Amino acid sequence: MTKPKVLISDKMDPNAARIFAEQGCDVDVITGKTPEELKAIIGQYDGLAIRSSTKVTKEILDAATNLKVIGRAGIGVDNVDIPAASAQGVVVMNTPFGNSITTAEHAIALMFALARQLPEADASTQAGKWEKNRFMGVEVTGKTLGLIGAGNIGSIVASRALGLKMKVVAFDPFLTPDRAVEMGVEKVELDQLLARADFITLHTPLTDQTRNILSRENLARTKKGVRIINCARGGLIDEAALKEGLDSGHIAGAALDVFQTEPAKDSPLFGTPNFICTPHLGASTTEAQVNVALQVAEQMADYLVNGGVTNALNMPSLSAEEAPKLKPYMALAEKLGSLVGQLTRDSVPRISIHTEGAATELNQKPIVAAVLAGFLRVQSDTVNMVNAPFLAKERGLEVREVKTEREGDYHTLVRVSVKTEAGERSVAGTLFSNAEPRLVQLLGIKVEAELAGHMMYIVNEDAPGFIGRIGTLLGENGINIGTFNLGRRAAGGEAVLLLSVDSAVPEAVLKQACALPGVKTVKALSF
Ligand SMILES: NC(=O)C1=CN([C@@H]2O[C@H](COP(=O)(O)OP(=O)(O)OC[C@H]3O[C@@H](n4cnc5c(N)ncnc54)[C@H](O)[C@@H]3O)[C@@H](O)[C@H]2O)C=CC1
Ligand SMILES: O=C(O)C(=O)COP(=O)(O)O
Repeated sequence: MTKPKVLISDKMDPNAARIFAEQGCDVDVITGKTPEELKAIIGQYDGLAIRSSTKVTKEILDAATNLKVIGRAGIGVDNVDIPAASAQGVVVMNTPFGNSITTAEHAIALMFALARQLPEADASTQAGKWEKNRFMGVEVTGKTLGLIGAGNIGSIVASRALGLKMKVVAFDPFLTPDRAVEMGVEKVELDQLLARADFITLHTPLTDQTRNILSRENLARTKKGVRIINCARGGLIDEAALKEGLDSGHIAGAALDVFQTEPAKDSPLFGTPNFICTPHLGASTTEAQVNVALQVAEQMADYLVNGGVTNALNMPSLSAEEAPKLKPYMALAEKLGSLVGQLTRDSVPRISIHTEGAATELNQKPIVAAVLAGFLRVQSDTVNMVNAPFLAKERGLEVREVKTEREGDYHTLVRVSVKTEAGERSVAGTLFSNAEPRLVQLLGIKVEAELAGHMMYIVNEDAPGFIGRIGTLLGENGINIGTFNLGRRAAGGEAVLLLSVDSAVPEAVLKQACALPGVKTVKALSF
């Protein structure tokens, strides 16, 4: 097997390259490429490991014809076009916890730097001015910290701020009242936060909902003398309005680690009194960089070498515990989806995935994604579990999930049904010995077949002599039969034959099979 090839395109701790190599990947470290240069080389790689500098645009993805996974050694993925990656079947993963303590500590450091004007005091003292009367700070004890975004980083900031005897109010629409109590913060609406906070710190991702959350209007609603810290993303604050607020004295100080445009080499904010900034250093500690480098390389290599999925943003994760149990179900689900896809020529407005018995205890998302991947692959061979749910939505395919916890005839069952113009068509399968996928029902007829390799599907009238005739036909054409699976509705009624064959059945032989007496349908299948 050829080794997967990975490109590390941003500066990353050397542990990442070491882990990739140890896990069986070829790795190149090429940083500082322009988008054009990256476009020219990206086609060779199966994996791309990045931080915040590389912008993975649709244009780059279009050139990334072999890419399977993008790994972000860090948290924010606003530099990756995730819908485009999903459409292309590329998994996008991040390392959601590796740098959160470090970033929270940077926010606290900037809060103190603002409270005591540390950078200005340092510059003035080192310039020999000894301006003891110029720098009058404020205490943080007893002050109110307004937290916008109370996720991983926000909650660490809150715990540190509570330790500093601050009061913490938090605005986060997804923060539950119980979690707020557990964190020791008061959950408030944004307007209340703006009106009450002495310090405001931002910890949300950059999304369409959070972009410009500290807009000109919202900055005007803040308490006079507020100090603002942003260690999240540049687009969260209106930088021009921030500058005006600092100039007018309404805002007593602002500390930015992140800017609307990065690298920020020129900004109207530079030189403004009470404005301090760092060049996107939130995650830059030795500890955090080792954490994220090790984690991203382990996750990406696990995906490229073993198919394991951790911390993916565009497909369900498979934990180490779940993976062994789910993998045979995903194989079964994909085969059933594929079988339905191959048997159905009409347009399908709806697909239903029904689990029964033991299958209901598992995470259903990977099972559903595998059914969709199998089903849609008939239409396009670039479909995989990542882009299948996305493509289904794009094509207006309604996806239904049903669970029946009690066991039926089998201890575990996955049934896939599609609605077509001709009515509902359904196939079902189980796992033998909890590991081997087997088809057990085909369009309402009981069968028992392994779905593998080249197969032939034949519907015929159940009459003596047919099996001999089909065997002779295939034999005369040099096609060897591997397995033979028969099912029928009732004696003398409609029968279904599923044959596994050692080679693909040529079109001409399919036609001859179709012409045999009593044959209604013949199809070549492959799995
Ligand atoms: N400066 C730096 O070097 C670093 C910056 N970051 C940034 O920090 C961000 C936050 O990271 P985590 O806390 O780990 O993410 P997280 O996902 O754990 O937390 C984000 C929180 O924002 C909340 N949120 C989402 N939409 C919101 C809205 N409209 N209004 C208010 N809250 C909203 C979410 O409910 C969630 O609780 C990252 O997305 C990244 O952009 C992360 C690491 C380093
Ligand atoms: O993890 C994040 O979201 C960060 O912003 C860190 O960015 P960086 O890896 O230091 O370029």
